[in-house]
Amino acid sequence: MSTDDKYTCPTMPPASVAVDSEWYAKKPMVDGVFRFVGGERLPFSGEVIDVTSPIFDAATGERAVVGKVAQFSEEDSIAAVNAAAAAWDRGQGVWPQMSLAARIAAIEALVANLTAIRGELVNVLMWEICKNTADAAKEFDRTMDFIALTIKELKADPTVRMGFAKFTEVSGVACQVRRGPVGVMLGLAPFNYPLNEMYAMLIPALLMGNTAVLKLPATGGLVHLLTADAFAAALPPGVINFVTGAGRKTMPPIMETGLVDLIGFIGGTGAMDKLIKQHPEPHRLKVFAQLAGKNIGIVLPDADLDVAAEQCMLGSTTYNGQRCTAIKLMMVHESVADAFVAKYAAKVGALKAGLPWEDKVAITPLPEPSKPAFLEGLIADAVGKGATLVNAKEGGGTRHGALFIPAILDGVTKSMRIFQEEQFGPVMPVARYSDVAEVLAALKASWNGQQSAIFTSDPAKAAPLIDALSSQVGRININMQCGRSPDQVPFSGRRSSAMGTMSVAEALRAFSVETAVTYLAKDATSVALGGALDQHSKFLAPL
Ligand SMILES: NC(=O)C1=CN([C@@H]2O[C@H](COP(=O)(O)OP(=O)(O)OC[C@H]3O[C@@H](n4cnc5c(N)ncnc54)[C@H](OP(=O)(O)O)[C@@H]3O)[C@@H](O)[C@H]2O)C=CC1
Ligand SMILES: O=C(O)[C@H](O)COP(=O)(O)O
Repeated sequence: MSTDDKYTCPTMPPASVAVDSEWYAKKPMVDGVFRFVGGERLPFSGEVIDVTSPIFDAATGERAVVGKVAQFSEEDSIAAVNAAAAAWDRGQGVWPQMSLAARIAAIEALVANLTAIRGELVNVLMWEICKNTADAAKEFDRTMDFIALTIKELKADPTVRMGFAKFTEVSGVACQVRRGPVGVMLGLAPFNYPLNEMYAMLIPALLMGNTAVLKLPATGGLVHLLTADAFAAALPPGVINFVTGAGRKTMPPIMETGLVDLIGFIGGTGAMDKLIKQHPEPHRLKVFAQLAGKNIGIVLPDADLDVAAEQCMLGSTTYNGQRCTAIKLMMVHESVADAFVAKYAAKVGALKAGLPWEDKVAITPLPEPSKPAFLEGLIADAVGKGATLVNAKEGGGTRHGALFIPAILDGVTKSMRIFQEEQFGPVMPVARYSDVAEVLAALKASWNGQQSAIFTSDPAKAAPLIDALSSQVGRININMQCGRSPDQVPFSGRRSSAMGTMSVAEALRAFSVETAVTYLAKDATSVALGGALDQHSKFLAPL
């Protein structure tokens, strides 16, 4: 931060856990110094990385160490993708050749194994990424619910609503459709939903018969290391393999092998672009991507301000604003802006900040070590250009180690970084507008293609915004915050926010290929054969 900046962030003592507290006794120490490749834990000898929590350890005065992981070398990384390719075996491996019913049974066994270690997984989520108790538990439970919904969808219709579930005659051709696998999947997920978002891609991919390499995030990866034995017990060797350590080192060698057929990526746009370019034949790389968001909450003059303030508060502060779907800019009509900001600031000010296991805590330490300084830079830039830090007196923008008190900025304009850049953290910008044309211009100029929220009670005022947004984002929320749930609702996006739709049915489709079996409907021999095929073919077998 330059010395000219008007804003400086006071630093308080870090949020730490005392050695004699009951929670200190629950501090995990995950041993991730192994390679889970080819269905077994293999020994690792190489660079070992300490994984730290944003909670400080009162015994050391440093971030608490909660695990150790292996920094995979180039050879280790290639061995992982080779194992997945061997299990795939150009489509003739045990897993892709298994019946859908058998794969469903294996995933159900996996769920039972994971459920047995639920408590351990939830505890690690709380320590490593500081989700509060309810959110950490919800991450696990929502993931298991997603798996159940996915299996239910497949059982109801194995074509996933493509039609032709049974041989059906069309223009003289009898056709039956099933969905087949694509090949080797490489999965990468962000730190904020490390389990849920990885599984939202992985489970549909596995059910469809793909094999996988999971690149565990450097922050948020510990939870996965605890699942190695659950996978080993449920799936054939090599169907799933882990890669740990920095993606910048491990991903290029994997992509350059050309063995990855399908990439499932949830995270920032920069990494996605790099990964695609590293594939030697990108034309045969199937891409599924959920990327960054800069969702705007638009408050019209006639909005119910209590509802708008409540939903914007939830939308911008839940998990410290570390959601792609967070409301990351509020554009408020000038006639109601004072009243809105007062109500919004009161709600944000009432949130409890603290450690993840404290009762009713909402604001928790930020896991990424560099994030507080990044947020301070955004605030300094905005304040330097004329924005007001509304809740400065209440501690907005102060930090206690990694615990960052939400900073509300008013008077934000498009010249400020916070107007365009994704903060992915607790800085809440409010921009005032006098004419809705300014909102339309901001939407048009934005790289965001994920969501928006409109607050109004007038359909005639909502309609032009809905129409404009209908070709710019994937979801338009009326008088409610932005969000991905419920998981049956399509979660899509445009522009730099998504390539593909992440929800139950759509994910099954994204990780598979429609495969048709046909014969001439008038040919008696084929008709007889067609009627008996499902008793012999595992691919066509009924569930
Ligand atoms: N649309 C959606 O559904 C969601 C989108 N997001 C977006 O994700 C971002 C925050 O998550 P974050 O974890 O920081 O995302 P990142 O993009 O930093 O990381 C995601 C994964 O990509 C890897 N990675 C990052 N850079 C590279 C690189 N240059 N080469 C190879 N691999 C790389 C990371 O590995 P490593 O950890 O080793 O760096 C990690 O495994 C935000 O932009 C957010 O909006 C988040 C959640 C959901
Ligand atoms: O990481 C994210 O932001 C998720 O995709 C959003 O999920 P949620 O809206 O259900 O929290």
